[in-house]
Amino acid sequence: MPPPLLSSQKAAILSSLNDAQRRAVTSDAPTVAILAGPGSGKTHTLTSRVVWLVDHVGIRPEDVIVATFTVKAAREMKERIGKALGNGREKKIVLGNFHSIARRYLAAYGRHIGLNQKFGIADDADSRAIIKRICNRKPVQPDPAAVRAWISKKKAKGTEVDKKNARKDAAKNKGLQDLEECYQEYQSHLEKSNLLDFDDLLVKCVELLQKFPSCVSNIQTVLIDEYQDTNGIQYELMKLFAQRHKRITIVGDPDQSIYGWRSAEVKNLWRFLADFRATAEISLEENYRSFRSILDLSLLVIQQDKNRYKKMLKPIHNRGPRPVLRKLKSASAEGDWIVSEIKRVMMMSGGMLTNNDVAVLLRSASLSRHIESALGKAGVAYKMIGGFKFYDRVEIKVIIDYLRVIYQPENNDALGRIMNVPKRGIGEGTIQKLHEEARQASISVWALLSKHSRGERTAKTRIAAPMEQKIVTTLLRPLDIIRKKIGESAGPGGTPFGLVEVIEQLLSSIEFQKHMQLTYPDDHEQRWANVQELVSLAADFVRDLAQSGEDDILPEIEGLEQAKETEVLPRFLANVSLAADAQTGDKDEESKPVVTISTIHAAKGLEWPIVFVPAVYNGSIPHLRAEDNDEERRLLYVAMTRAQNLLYLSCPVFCSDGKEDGPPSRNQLSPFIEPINRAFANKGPCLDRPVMSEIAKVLGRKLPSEDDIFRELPTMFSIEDNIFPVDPEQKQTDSTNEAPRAAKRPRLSGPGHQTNGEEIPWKKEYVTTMEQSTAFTASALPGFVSASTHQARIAAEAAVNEALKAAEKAEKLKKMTASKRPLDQTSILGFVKTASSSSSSQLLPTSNKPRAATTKTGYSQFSFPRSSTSTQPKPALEPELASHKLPTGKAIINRPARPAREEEVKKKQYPAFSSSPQRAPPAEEELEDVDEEPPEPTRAAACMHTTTFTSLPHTGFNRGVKRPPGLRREGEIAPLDKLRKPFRPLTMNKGR
Ligand SMILES: Nc1ncnc2c1ncn2[C@@H]1O[C@H](COP(=O)(O)OP(=O)(O)OP(=O)(O)O)[C@@H](O)[C@H]1O
Repeated sequence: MPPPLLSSQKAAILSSLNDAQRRAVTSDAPTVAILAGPGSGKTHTLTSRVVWLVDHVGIRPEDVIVATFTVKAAREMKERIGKALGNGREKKIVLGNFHSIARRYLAAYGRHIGLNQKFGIADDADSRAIIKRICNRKPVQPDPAAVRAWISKKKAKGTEVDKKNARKDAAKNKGLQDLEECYQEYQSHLEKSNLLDFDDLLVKCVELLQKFPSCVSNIQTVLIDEYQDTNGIQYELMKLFAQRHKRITIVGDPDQSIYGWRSAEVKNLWRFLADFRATAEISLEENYRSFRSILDLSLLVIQQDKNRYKKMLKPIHNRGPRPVLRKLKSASAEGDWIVSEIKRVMMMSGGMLTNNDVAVLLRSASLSRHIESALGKAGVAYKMIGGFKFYDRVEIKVIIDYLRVIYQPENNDALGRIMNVPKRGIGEGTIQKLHEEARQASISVWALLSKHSRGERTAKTRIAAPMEQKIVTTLLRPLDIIRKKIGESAGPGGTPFGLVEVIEQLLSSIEFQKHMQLTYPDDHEQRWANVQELVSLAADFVRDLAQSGEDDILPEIEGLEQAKETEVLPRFLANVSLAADAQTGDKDEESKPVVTISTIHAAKGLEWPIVFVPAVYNGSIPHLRAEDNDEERRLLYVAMTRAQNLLYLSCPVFCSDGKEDGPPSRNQLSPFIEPINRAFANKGPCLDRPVMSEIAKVLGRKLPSEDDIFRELPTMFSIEDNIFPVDPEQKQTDSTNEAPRAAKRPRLSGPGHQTNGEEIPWKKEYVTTMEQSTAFTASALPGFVSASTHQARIAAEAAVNEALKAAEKAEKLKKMTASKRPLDQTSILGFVKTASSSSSSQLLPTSNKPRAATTKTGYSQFSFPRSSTSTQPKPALEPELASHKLPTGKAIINRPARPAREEEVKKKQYPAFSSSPQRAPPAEEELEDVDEEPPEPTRAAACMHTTTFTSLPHTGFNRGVKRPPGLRREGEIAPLDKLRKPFRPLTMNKGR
């Protein structure tokens, strides 16, 4: 038992926690369930509990198991715990995802259940290939993907369920028997090749711990992160890990259960509460991550699921800008809009936000094409998570396969894949024949080839001798040499031949660089750089292993012999297989800010200040082939709740569906968004000072001064999200019976947009350099003008600004007293929309009109696009007009509440222009915000004025303003708060 913690140490652990978190961290209960919504600090609490248990309760780090869902999460947690514990003690904790923990136990004790200690891991590609071959041999060939899913599901369910279902299954139809046969063949193939697939790691570990409980007799406590995504077998494993002392802490959020396809079971939650009746349930209710408006809308999405486990979620931050639902004409326009919005946010933050703060979260990786293309064109650096990973790159996979064969020559699949890489003139047919012959002889392909090379060919031999000879000389021999060297180096007095040497010798003996040059003439350099990266990763791995020394080894259990993993190569290979879900490779990643593109699945547990969720249409989310719509909804919820400050959803109105001719088909808005679509803003928020200051506050960053920000803004920079029409179908509307609208502003580039009123075919791709140039020249900026026009404009603006300064003061005073400002007046954009006439000239402000957009510093960029002194043919104004949407009469006529609201607005303008605190909007107002989209802002009186309180009640601007305490009446619950109130707090819906 370590000495009791000093009160200062104790305080250090607890200081960053709120009351509920503190209760969870310090709970004495043997089983603790921390169930809470996103951003409530579940992971933070779990990490702190580990530190508490080690430092305060006195549990040895090596007696603690912490299981996470992904390798990435495990790494992050280890780092966090390491910082808090110090002295490298975190290394002794058995911490990892379920698969890696299981592998450690199997490597140490697997031989007790008859496992060959040299087992390898069959990754997804391996198991797919094996199952495909098995299916191909069947007279009626089943779908390999379906067979694989069935096998995986069967294993994931766990042994208890398996036994229960055995009888039921046996009675089922012939189809099931076929599946069962495939399963048996698959398992026997894995056994012969001494491979375990990912599911087997868990299944075998369960078997081990059931038969030899003493393996985990030292374990005092088990902690599980992202519990909602555990499946049946993981649940069993968790119980087996903790079988001695039955001390378990789980943290999770049923609303974030998104791995149903991996057999994750939300049911596991009530199973846990039923199995451990004395569990202390602790809910964390404060959300530390997101602005209130983001949470409100996310809750409106998840609350559509009536069967969910209801929890309270209270935002601690202010409202912030309203999340955006942006409609674009096509997927490529969507990509371009995302880029333009990223640039706008970066510029308006004056460098406070960087590309690192942005994530684009996709329902499926295949949606990334247009986003990547738009980012690429604009020169915006990005990285992919959950898409194409380092270890999935062709050149890396080949090398890994070679290493697998070096370690385990009996790995037929890996051998099959490398047989003709580099090209050796060996076709698929030859490889198939070798596999078949080896299968019939019940030996591995390697053994078969070795036998033949010794001249032991038989009548059954199907491959021509010269062909075999070629395989032996170009493949088997070089690999044998390497194997021999590894063996010798392990013996006494052997020459050291480490992992890096193995890879280097391999690369030279198969002339891999030459192969790259011949096979990939266009990008062989990049591919070779990847190979070099693998070499340095291997070097890092060896170094880390040397540093961690004995830390990685499980503690000795008396009476139970443990195998020591001395070989580096198998550990490296296991690491590669298990790291499949962690992005590796980009060394630049940390130094250069990059936008993250990720699947929603891979974004779990992460957060970003700015989040884009494109393609929110039916068929994308919920996905066309999704079986469980509730899970799809949860996915959207997970995506939305990753956002801290700015959340953008977008939807291309038309989809390409690969058709060359004919009209494009229409996308329907996601059914999860459709009922609440009016609660979103229809374009990006005004990023004025109050909004940016609020973001700075939440992120704990320093916002540059206005002077600094505006100094960096390019001339003619558009401070509004107005490059793309808010209604992408305006063209069609125009052609019916409405008055003609002004031509739209030339867009950045790309298809799907209009230039001078003429529509570019929306499917057109970026083919010419000229078209592409718009993405990297100044003309890419909205409202681009020539240098001479620009100079003239600056001079005119300077003169005007001087006059304005005086007029502005008087105007402000007038506005404050007269309250004549039209409804919804907030943004600079609205300024040009004040007039409701269809005449464009009326919509242009005259130069002597006072403009609040002119800052006290006199920067006039804001007014450039609409300056009447411009000789430019209305460059920046047209899109405004095109997207102009006046508050309709309908809203006023149909809603008697409107006039009242007008009154209210008038009243509320007051505090906005005074130094007194802003009044809290009444509860009804909040509900209206959600029910109905507020009309477009009509005038930009205040948003850029530094001395003006710019928040108005029913627009995006007041989101950043904290409600002064005490303004809401005692006990009054705003409608949205009512929605947040749990229906049955901490009561499981066990009927699911
Ligand atoms: N008591 C606290 N005080 C201040 N910030 C906190 C507190 N607890 C957590 N946070 C912060 O809140 C954010 C979210 O925390 P964390 O990632 O632990 O939440 P989570 O519940 O695991 O989220 P999710 O389920 O969405 O992954 C982090 O930035 C974290 O630092």
